[in-house]
Amino acid sequence: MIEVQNVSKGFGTLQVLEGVSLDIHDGETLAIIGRSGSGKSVLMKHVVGLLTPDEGRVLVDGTDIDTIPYEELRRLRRRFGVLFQGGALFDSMTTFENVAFPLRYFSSMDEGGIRDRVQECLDLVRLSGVGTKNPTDLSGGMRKRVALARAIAIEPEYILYDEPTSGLDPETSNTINDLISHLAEELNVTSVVVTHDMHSVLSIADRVAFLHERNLEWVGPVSGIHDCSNPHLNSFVKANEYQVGDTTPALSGPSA
Ligand SMILES: Nc1ncnc2c1ncn2[C@@H]1O[C@H](COP(=O)(O)OP(=O)(O)OP(=O)(O)O)[C@@H](O)[C@H]1O
Repeated sequence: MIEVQNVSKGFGTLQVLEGVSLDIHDGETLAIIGRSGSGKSVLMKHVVGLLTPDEGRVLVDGTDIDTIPYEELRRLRRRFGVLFQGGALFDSMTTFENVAFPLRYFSSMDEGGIRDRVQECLDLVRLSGVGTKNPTDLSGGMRKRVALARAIAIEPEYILYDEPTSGLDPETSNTINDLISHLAEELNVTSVVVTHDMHSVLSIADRVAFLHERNLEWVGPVSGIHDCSNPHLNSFVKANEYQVGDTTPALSGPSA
């Protein structure tokens, strides 16, 4: 279990998070939503120890990740797979080498083991056969899937997704959403998805955390986002409905 306790973070004069507390339960898929710039990625980076809070702390299974020695943090990071916004693939390496990278860095697997595991991960994201290609030769959706294969290579307990469907067409977004759900079920991982794509939220999330103006204003089951009493969340959801059009059944909630 991950516990974000009273976390505040600012950069210079910009206060991004103020006293944010959030529990992330084992096995769930939690979506962190909010307007652009509301601090979703900053919150996610605290969860994996890539940012240190100014105040507050983050506990993973009871361990404060900001106070542990580097070697322990490295071991702990091995339990996380992160799909960064934009994929963050190494363009100079083949797809195979990109997926093999965390295995070489974090594990002591031999070449045969690495080859088998990379193939397994590429199969899981339905990309068998592209191992020799460079990421630059792949479509945006395929690059996201390669990044996903890399994120799962070390068999993480937690997968953090930063805007997994941004920049993708609706059909490719659905493929990514299906994969996220499939991985959550198949590998029984805990998933944290930072997104403003409400289709994604409605199709994959168990619970939703809504960030607004430095605070976590609402946390609850995905079924509650259409009839909650938080005015900021209501207008966020409505704005998304307006953007995609009200003919989309998945977004036509009871309060629409
Ligand atoms: N390392 C940093 N240094 C300075 N400012 C930062 C840093 N990281 C984030 N910020 C600022 O913090 C604010 C929140 O950024 P963040 O990326 O978390 O937003 P977000 O909610 O994920 O937005 P988006 O949906 O557009 O990706 C932004 O104003 C951003 O410029």
